[in-house]
Amino acid sequence: MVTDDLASSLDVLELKNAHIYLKAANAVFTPAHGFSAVSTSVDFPVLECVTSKCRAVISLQGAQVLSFIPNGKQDLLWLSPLATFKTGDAIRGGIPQCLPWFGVNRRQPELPKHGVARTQMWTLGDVSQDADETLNLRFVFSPNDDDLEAFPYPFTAQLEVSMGSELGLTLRIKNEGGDAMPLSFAMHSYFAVSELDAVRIEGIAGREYLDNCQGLARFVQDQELQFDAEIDRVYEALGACQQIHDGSRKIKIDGEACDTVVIWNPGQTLAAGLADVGPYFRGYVCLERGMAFGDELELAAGEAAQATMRLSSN
Ligand SMILES: O=P(O)(O)OC[C@H]1O[C@H](O)[C@H](O)[C@@H](O)[C@@H]1O
Repeated sequence: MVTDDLASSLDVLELKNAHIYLKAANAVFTPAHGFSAVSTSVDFPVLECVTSKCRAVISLQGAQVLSFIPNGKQDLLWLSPLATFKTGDAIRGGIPQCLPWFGVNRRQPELPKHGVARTQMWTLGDVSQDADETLNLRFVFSPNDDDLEAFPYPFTAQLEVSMGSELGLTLRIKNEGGDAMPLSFAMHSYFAVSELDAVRIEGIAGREYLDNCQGLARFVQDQELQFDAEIDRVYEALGACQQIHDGSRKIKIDGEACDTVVIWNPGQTLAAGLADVGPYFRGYVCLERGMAFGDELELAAGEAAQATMRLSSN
């Protein structure tokens, strides 16, 4: 059904210098960037968007951007060569949308990690193009009955993906129920890097963080962050702009109303136990933007939260 909706929306598109290809469920799919030799079968539809400025791949499951390649540049995003594309399983890489809670749900730890939206189908609600040929796709999600049984707060989520020479993501979550709703979320970007050992993150120096490898104990980032073991750090109320320096390449992460920054790489030992990462952990750094931990929100009945994140590279 999602495929039918999508196909009918795509029929009426009048795009200038842009194409959206729909790869139907079960089609063979070749992820972008360095792993072009890996082709894999996907259980759900995937969109490939080719514009005058970029190429992007987006999965309908999770509204997950899997690849974003601005013209003349490398893919900003990492997608694991061991990723699986099975209905209901998290896809390792790209930008998972973690909501309506991030990480372990602190009130009900037995609930699925990172919320219910990253492993379910979203619907393509709208397609538009700006005068400068930036392509905008809007995806929508609402929880099913099982989700509402576990988390009894009706809500809707919308994600607008703007593809120009930079990638913009605007996430809007609205409390559709009558009770106040607890909300935490993150846009969980996996960035492709070439030399993990030499990666430097600009924009966190001197800031406090919670170390998720040490029971969320609080420390100050007084030294350069080294990716020489598992790193899992939460910087609350940081906001602003971060830059990932990977050799001469700089990836810039900017945003509004997504003030929590989480930096994660599993390191060799943890990665060895992650079936969809294994030896490839050196290929990425996660720098996630959202509202979580001390930045968690409470939405009043009918209230919405909106956050924007922009990604670009030199
Ligand atoms: O393996 P996943 O459920 O996708 O989670 C991957 C990672 O996400 C975030 O970065 C968390 O801070 C980490 O603690 C977690 O390991």
